[in-house]
Amino acid sequence: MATTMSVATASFPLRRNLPSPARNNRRLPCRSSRIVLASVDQTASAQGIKIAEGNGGLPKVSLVSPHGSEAEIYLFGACVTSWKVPSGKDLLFVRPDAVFNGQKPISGGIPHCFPQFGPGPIQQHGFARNMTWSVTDSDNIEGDPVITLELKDDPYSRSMWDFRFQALYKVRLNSKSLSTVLTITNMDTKPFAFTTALHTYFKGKEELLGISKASISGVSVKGLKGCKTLNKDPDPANPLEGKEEREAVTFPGFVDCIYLDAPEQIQLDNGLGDTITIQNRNWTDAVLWNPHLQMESCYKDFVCVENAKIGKVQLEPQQSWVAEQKIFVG
Ligand SMILES: O=P(O)(O)OC[C@H]1O[C@H](O)[C@H](O)[C@@H](O)[C@@H]1O
Repeated sequence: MATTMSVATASFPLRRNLPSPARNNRRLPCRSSRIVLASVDQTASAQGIKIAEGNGGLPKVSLVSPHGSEAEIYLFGACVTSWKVPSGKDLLFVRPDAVFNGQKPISGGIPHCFPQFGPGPIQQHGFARNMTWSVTDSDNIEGDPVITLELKDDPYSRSMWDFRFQALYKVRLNSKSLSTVLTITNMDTKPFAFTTALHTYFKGKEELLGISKASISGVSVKGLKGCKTLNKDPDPANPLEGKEEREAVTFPGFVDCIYLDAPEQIQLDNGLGDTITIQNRNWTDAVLWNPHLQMESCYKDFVCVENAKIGKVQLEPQQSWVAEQKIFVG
């Protein structure tokens, strides 16, 4: 069993002594976010796409498909915080302790882990979830709103990982699915290596008229049987090797496990009557995480099913790595 850690103590290095949009947001929340909004408004002018101030005054992109599905993405961390299917049900989960202050990663939705899936030499899960991305393009393809966000190195990232890179994150909302394409390009003159993940938090409980339905006890993940596993419990830095023997993985206690060479499609039964298919191309690995009593106030309400790249990706100068994820119901 893993050791107990309170939610509030999970910490991330602040951006001390370094100029950054997030630090500016903290000083001048309203003015700073208005400047960002004005500069991104034109880029995000495609049908079904809006930029507005979200929680904490942070800029947020809203995608609305003509068939009634909706998604929200914060530029801070390029974090998708909401994905509502046409019935209005949000299938993602944002933790109650999540903060929107541009200082700490948003705990919930789909945070990025880049250039490290932790633990490792730099901050846990890397800095991409802790920086403000910009909008580079917006489009409408067959009625689907599509937005592309970009992250480049800056003095903050280079203080931890001294490489020039570009990350492009394309998010497309369809009536039935949410698709993302992540492209990492080496913009440096020397090779670099990274690990990465999309740390997706799926809701495992629904509040309806103040009444909670189901919980983590009804959640299961299928499709991982036969995979080689690296169990991060009890020591994330020294995972234990094993093999998954179960058809359906459930969450009766603490779970923190890597699945190597996972299939391109796995299914999550969220215990609320939805089967969510999680498809990927080139992510290769998967991670399941539920903190159990480490997060006593909310562990029953979510599970993380993550597409990941655990073995290091090596990129020569100008080379790119591309991985796609598509999540859909049914
Ligand atoms: O608290 P965070 O830094 O967001 O990480 C939360 C969790 O992410 C992943 O699922 C890892 O496998 C876990 O070891 C880690 O505890």
